[in-house]
Amino acid sequence: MSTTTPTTAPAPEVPGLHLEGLTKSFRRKRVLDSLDLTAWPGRVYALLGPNGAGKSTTLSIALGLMRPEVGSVAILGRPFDRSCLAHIGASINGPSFFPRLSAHRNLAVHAHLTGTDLDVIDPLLRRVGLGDAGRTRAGSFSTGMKVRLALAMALLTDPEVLILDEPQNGLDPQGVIELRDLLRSLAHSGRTVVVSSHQLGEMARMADDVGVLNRGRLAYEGPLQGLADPDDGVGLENAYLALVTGAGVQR
Ligand SMILES: Nc1ncnc2c1ncn2[C@@H]1O[C@H](COP(=O)(O)OP(=O)(O)OP(=O)(O)O)[C@@H](O)[C@H]1O
Repeated sequence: MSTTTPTTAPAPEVPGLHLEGLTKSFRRKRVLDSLDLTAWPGRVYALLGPNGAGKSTTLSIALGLMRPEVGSVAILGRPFDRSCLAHIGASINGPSFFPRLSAHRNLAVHAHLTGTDLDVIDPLLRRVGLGDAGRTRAGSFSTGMKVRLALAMALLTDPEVLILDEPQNGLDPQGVIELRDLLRSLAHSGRTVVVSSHQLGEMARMADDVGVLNRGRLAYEGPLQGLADPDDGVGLENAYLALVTGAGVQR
């Protein structure tokens, strides 16, 4: 994965993603409880939380894949509707593609569906580190290569808002570093990048803002520095544990 030369974006006036008052239950079990979340252009937002806290549910609602009982979603200041999808790139619930088609053909199918120029595919494959594997059947890819293809799918339309559910899963250390550089570069060029993850050390390196989901709401939302010293290797770990165990954060 490679980065492009970043341009400095103007200060944002509207959030890339704004969730307000989301409530969602499954079989009478309340998963989200009046959840508010705000992610800004030009920043990487890390959505953290224990297993089953509702991170994937939150991101699915943000993408219009699931409806909340109550609450609203706005993309770049506009109430969510189909037209918002043109501005969003996403990878959620793991990589999904046609296994018999090459990586290039998979992206070409997606390009036809979204009206995207086919010329972007080869540079994009190089950008995600699949420059030499574009003509290989996606079904034969390693786990990390599938993750890279899923990322390419998410980036195909050059979206302003990027929503990725646990994108580091399956990547080797080099892949994790390249992903970090790529997402930081996208944020630096003005995109809103929202990432859910359990990898606290990596999020401490990558994120500008952090949301810690616990008991259906954000126990913390704000700049990483407001929660932990980014230079303290275990700072985010300690703060996270204090929040999700209810002990509170002492700084
Ligand atoms: N379609 C569904 N039907 C029933 N229950 C669901 C459904 N989707 C999610 N849940 C439940 O909602 C809760 C939150 O799930 P979700 O996958 O959003 O959590 P998560 O924070 O992403 O978890 P993890 O970190 O383990 O991926 C869990 O108890 C899960 O079992």
